[in-house]
Amino acid sequence: MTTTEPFGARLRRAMDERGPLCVGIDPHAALLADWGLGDDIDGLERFTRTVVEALAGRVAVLKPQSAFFERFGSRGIAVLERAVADARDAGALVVADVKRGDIGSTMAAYADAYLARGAPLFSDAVTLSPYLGYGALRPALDLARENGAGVFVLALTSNPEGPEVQRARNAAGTTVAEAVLDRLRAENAGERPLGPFGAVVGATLAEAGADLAINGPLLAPGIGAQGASAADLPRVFGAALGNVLPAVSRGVLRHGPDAGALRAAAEREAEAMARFTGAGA
Ligand SMILES: O=C(O)c1cc(=O)[nH]c(=O)n1[C@@H]1O[C@H](COP(=O)(O)O)[C@@H](O)[C@H]1O
Repeated sequence: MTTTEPFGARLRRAMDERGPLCVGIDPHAALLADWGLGDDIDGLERFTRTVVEALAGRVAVLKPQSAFFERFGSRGIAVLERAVADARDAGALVVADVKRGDIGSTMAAYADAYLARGAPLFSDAVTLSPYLGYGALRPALDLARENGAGVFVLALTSNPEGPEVQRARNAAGTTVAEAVLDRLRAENAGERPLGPFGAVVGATLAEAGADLAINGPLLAPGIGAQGASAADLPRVFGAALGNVLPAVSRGVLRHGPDAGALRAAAEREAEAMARFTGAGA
């Protein structure tokens, strides 16, 4: 095994071995307070280190949410850099939740920041926003493939405001979300066991209403604090269930700061997800 093994293969194995679960690292000010930490750089550092030390050796994927680190400026970014490196060293795959999307020439610089080997924030995958046009993401898609990394492109997000954009139809009657999923399917064609180009599809949806068979991973946030649960996954994902990577942030993090309690919460979530998706341990 080398680290240049494609992301889809690495993710498939991680989900099979560790269970299909992504835990988000979202150091909300309210969580820092609940953990008895200050809403400052020291609190951020201790919170993040606790989560990484408790979970990086156990869960398939950790997903630090960049916004909570950016709040603290350059010192917050330094904490994020350390978390990404430590989590990867401990065997977790890291999805940098940065939701980037810009004109192609600027996109190339964002790609360099997260998907170029040797970059301080190099991650196994990033979240991307396709609303400047899917094609504008090309530099990130190409660099990800070149470096054995992946991307998750927003398709049907978990928030109630998403449909206004994502369910809008073009002249041919195709929704924006369907168009994104079609492009991802084409991108992943022929990849085994799973392509590196994933979609974000919220577990909170009443129904997908789109073909989720993209031969790539489906990141499913919205479980826990946003009201969805593992039991919603079959309804939303249907035949694509086996490729779902459920994501939980506050639903696990609220069990801290005790490392054992964090681990137990992540284990319970992973077992529930495996039961409903049929994937992994
Ligand atoms: O890309 C994401 O991860 C994401 C997409 C989406 O549609 N909805 C969504 O909640 N997220 C992220 O997933 C996390 C959800 O956190 P919890 O609601 O605490 O589990 C946050 O970091 C969100 O930014």
